[in-house]
Amino acid sequence: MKFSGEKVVEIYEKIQQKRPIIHCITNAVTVNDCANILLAAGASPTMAHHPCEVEEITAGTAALICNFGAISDYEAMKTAGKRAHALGHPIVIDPVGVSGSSYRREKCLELMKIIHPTCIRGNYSEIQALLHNCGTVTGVDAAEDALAEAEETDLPELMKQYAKENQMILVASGETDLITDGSCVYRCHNGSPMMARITGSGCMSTVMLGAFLSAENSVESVVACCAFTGIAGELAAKEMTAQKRGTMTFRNWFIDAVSLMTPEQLEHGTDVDWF
Ligand SMILES: Nc1ncnc2c1ncn2[C@@H]1O[C@H](COP(=O)(O)OP(=O)(O)O)[C@@H](O)[C@H]1O
Ligand SMILES: Cc1ncsc1CCOP(=O)(O)O
Ligand SMILES: [Mg+2]
Repeated sequence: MKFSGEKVVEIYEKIQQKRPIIHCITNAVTVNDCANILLAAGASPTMAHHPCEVEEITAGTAALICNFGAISDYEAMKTAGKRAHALGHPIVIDPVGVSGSSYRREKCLELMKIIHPTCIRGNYSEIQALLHNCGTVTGVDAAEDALAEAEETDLPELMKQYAKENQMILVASGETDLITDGSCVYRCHNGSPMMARITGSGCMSTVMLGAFLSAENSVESVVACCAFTGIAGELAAKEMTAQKRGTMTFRNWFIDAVSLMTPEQLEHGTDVDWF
């Protein structure tokens, strides 16, 4: 069955009205892009990570992001996460690099139990590493054969069970994003291979999940965010090809596409089905 682009527009418009502040405890590599993409989408970023202030800061925001590329800020994630959970704020974890570091994986699994995230979004390799509690690649990018491995192990079904058991929404991103809350599995076909050629497209999609979930806390909102991010990637890639430009231009045009997004582009561009 198809997922309607009108739902993407509806939630996007709620973000424009609410202008939610999103608290991001995130990594130094992509922090600036994460702040800019939130502004482009109509939200407001705050990137505080000192353990002595995160509790107060998170209390004044609409959602919390914990990105494991910032593993040195683990204590801050725990403190902020406990407060955000107590206040009922949406919490999103990005398990950056858990497929390459058993320490990071252990900490991520521990944090999940303590702060009860609303959603976890990682690439195929990171999500599989969490599901099986074992590493597959050493870097932060998905393995080349992650898709084939996902098909072999019936990743959608495994994700569905895991999401149900842990009462959370799971997203495995890649050529096709898989999204589940344990009842059904959505497949988002939006996006461009160019997105995997820059660092930060995953981190940026994670902070956008904070904005979407603060506008509406539902699995449909997560699906809408994946479609939105993918459509921005498609628009930027089209422009890049037409003008024969490189990956850094793509990064800028991706953020531009978010800031210039129209309801028509969302309605016509959304390409999601579910089963
Ligand atoms: N080959 C691809 N085709 C289309 N979209 C892609 C592709 N690879 C990644 N994306 C998109 O890029 C974003 C980041 O995904 P991914 O690269 O898997 O995460 P990460 O950057 O965390 O490794 C997601 O929106 C995803 O849909
Ligand atoms: C390269 C790198 N190393 C630690 S965090 C990080 C950024 C990862 O960003 P993304 O997962 O969005 O590509
Ligand atoms: Mg990532």
